[in-house]
Amino acid sequence: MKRISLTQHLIEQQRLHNKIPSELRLLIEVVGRACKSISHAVGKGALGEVLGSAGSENVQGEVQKKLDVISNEILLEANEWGGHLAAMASEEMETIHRIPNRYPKGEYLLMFDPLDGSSNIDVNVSIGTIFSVLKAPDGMTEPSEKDFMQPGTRQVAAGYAVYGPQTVLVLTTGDGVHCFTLDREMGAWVLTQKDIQIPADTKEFAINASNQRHWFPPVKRYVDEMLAGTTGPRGKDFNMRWIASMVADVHRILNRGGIFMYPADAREPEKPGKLRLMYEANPMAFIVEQAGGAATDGNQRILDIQPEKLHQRVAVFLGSKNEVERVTSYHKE
Ligand SMILES: O=P(O)(O)OC[C@H]1O[C@](O)(COP(=O)(O)O)[C@@H](O)[C@@H]1O
Ligand SMILES: [Mg+2]
Ligand SMILES: [Mg+2]
Repeated sequence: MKRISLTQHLIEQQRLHNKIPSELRLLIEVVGRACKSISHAVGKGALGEVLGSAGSENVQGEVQKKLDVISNEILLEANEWGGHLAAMASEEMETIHRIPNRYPKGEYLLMFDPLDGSSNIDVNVSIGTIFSVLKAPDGMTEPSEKDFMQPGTRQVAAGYAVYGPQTVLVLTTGDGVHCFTLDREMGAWVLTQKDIQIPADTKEFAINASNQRHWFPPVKRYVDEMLAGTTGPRGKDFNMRWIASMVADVHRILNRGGIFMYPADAREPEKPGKLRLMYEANPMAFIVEQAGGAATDGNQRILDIQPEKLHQRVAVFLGSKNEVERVTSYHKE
């Protein structure tokens, strides 16, 4: 098999479709390099003293793990020097990080969840990094949070890395979804899947069922119908998976279909779910739609949501198209 690297793939896309400006290509390569460094740190585990709590909290009051902080720093440092960026925003930082002395002038805004699946770090279960790229608005001088308030439809690139049995990087620039596997000996991202497509139908769902008693009626009905199996209204048996790392759950869905749900619930009705729009929902929705799937918050397409704040949370239903449409329709009844 001819080996195609991430750089070769991006140059080819640029040549064929004239879609990826070289500045965006360089930015993606820098993020890819940062993910290699994070993968390396993750792989050291206890030997690298990277496990456990950092003894601090992030802006959302969540306890930060050492790897949350390390991954954030790796991404910040790599992109300060390497990308064509004006500013970055991270799940782990209260406000945006402007690039000092931008030269050449930064044209892009980068958002990331540096380490997704934090509760799995210390137990050696797959974790990852999620990122999203927007164009800086025309005429922007000094970047501010307001410049990030663009709906997901405006993303020019999105991707995630999974640090699992293999380290993979999944990427879209709006021209399909492609997967690269890290060749650990060579330190290279090698194209291993092109144009990934999510099957429209599935018999597998992912939800944290421990929250069941708090679910709102549409989610309860949808899950109950699946649990009823062959003798219920769906007339077939469903299987359930919940890894508690969104990256790993989404990666499974890209590969064999399924629906992933993190709904809002009755505990804090004004809090729309757990996941973050800018760092988790938008990039994953872009990837899933590019792979032929769908992503909604139960009421509308995630990519159409007009963000109002950087750390905004949102309910998420994504994956196989027919299932996402079904649970969304239950919210409308
Ligand atoms: O703890 P729960 O309810 O299972 O939630 C798991 C979800 O939380 C997350 O871990 C949130 O991400 P972070 O680890 O980046 O905070 C998702 O990856 C995952 O789907
Ligand atoms: Mg996360
Ligand atoms: Mg995180």
